[in-house]
Amino acid sequence: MLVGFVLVVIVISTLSYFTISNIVGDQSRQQLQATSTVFSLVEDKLIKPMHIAQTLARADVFKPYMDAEPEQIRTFLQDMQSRFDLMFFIASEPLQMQYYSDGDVMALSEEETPWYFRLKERQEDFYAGLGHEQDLRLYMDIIQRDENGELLGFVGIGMPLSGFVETFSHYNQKLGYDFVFVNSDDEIVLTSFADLQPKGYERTRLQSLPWYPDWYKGPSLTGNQTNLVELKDQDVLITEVPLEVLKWRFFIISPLEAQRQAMSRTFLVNLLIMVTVLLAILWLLSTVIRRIQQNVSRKIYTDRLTGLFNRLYIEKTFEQLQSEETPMSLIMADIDHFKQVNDNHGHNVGDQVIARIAHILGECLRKGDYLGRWGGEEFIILLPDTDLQAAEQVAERMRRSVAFQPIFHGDVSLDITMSFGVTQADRYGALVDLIHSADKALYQAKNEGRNKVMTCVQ
Ligand SMILES: Nc1nc2c(ncn2[C@@H]2O[C@H](COP(=O)(O)OP(=O)(O)OP(=O)(O)O)[C@@H](O)[C@H]2O)c(=O)[nH]1
Repeated sequence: MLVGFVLVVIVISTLSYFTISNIVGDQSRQQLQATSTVFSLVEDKLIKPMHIAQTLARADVFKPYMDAEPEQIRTFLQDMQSRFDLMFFIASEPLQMQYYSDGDVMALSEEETPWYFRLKERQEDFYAGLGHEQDLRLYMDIIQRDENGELLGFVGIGMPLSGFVETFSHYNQKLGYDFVFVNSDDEIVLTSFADLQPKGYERTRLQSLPWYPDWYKGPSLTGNQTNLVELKDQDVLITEVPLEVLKWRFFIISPLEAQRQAMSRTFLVNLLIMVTVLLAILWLLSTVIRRIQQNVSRKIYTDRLTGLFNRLYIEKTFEQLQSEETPMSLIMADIDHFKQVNDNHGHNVGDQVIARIAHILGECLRKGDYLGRWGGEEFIILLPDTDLQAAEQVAERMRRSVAFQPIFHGDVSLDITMSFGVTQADRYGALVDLIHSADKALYQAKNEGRNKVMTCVQ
């Protein structure tokens, strides 16, 4: 029992450990899935094009065209576009013109190209920012200078934002997450929220978002923090991830309800496994215990020589039948002149005869009768629901069976007979009294020449 208890405790502890690990693992997996999805998107759609543009610019591929003939510039840019599948541009200081690989051309002016004059004043060599067209583009601008450090203009690429919006809504449907990207000026440049999309010159600032004051808990050392806030009556977890190469940051917004549902799903699956394993263990334990009990009681209650019930079992059964108030009769049976069998053929043959008799007697009984070995060559039979007359008939049947079935020892036939004493149980009588009556009848049978059935009423 103690072993079973210890086993159940070990199983519960182990499965609880795995359940918790699974839940934590699931949560981390979801978080990682969202982050890695964003990273691969950023890598594919932003970093790769940025590296292409930077590498080309650093290799001075654009420089010969900074003050070339317009036709040459156009041909060069078209060639670049078809090679890299990106839209390139050159904004030339000497020509005061901007050329696009899709064929657009415009003069540089404070009204038409304000970004150019703004970036000229800045110190950075590289800048990633949004344009202001109807169809918004993300531009990566790389400064170009001659060998004396004089400004030649800007070159770079422009990528339409429509692709990002589609990808974001796809991820949002698939994972339930929202994304917000902000540039170094804390302006929202890319997002899955339709109402926060930048339009023309309009930009939403991170600090103006309703959740920001609750979310911001001060500067973090890693530039990476996750806090719980309420957004549109929902608890959401917002994680900030820095995007160093672009000097941007992005925020992953995950509704807690979705996570809770995922967690309860994991919990329920684990609980089901736990209950199933526990039930299996309990079933196994109870089967083992039952088998052990059966084994033990078989040993305690069985006579080894004959396989019949022993005295202990008969006593127990008698008490049980009596407590159920079942009327019954009792037969005592004894092999006649058994001493001679032993003397003439040896003790082993005597044993074989006892075993054989047990079998013959058993064949004369109903299923609900109890046949036991009382000791030596003496047998006892409890017959529930049987009156004296019927019991006498059973005894007679047994007597005949024994007398008429020869028992062989080698070629020698042993003529075995038995004497029977039959009595009927008084409802409240003790077993000793009943046996005493049966013994009296048996004694009489022996006295009257053996191989007889005698009855005795208590
Ligand atoms: N082989 C064998 N002999 C046993 C066993 N138990 C008792 N006996 C023998 O059975 C014999 C019984 O002898 P008695 O009590 O004198 O009775 P009997 O010879 O059967 O004569 P009656 O009962 O008067 O007909 C004894 O010799 C016991 O030793 C046993 O388990 N195996």
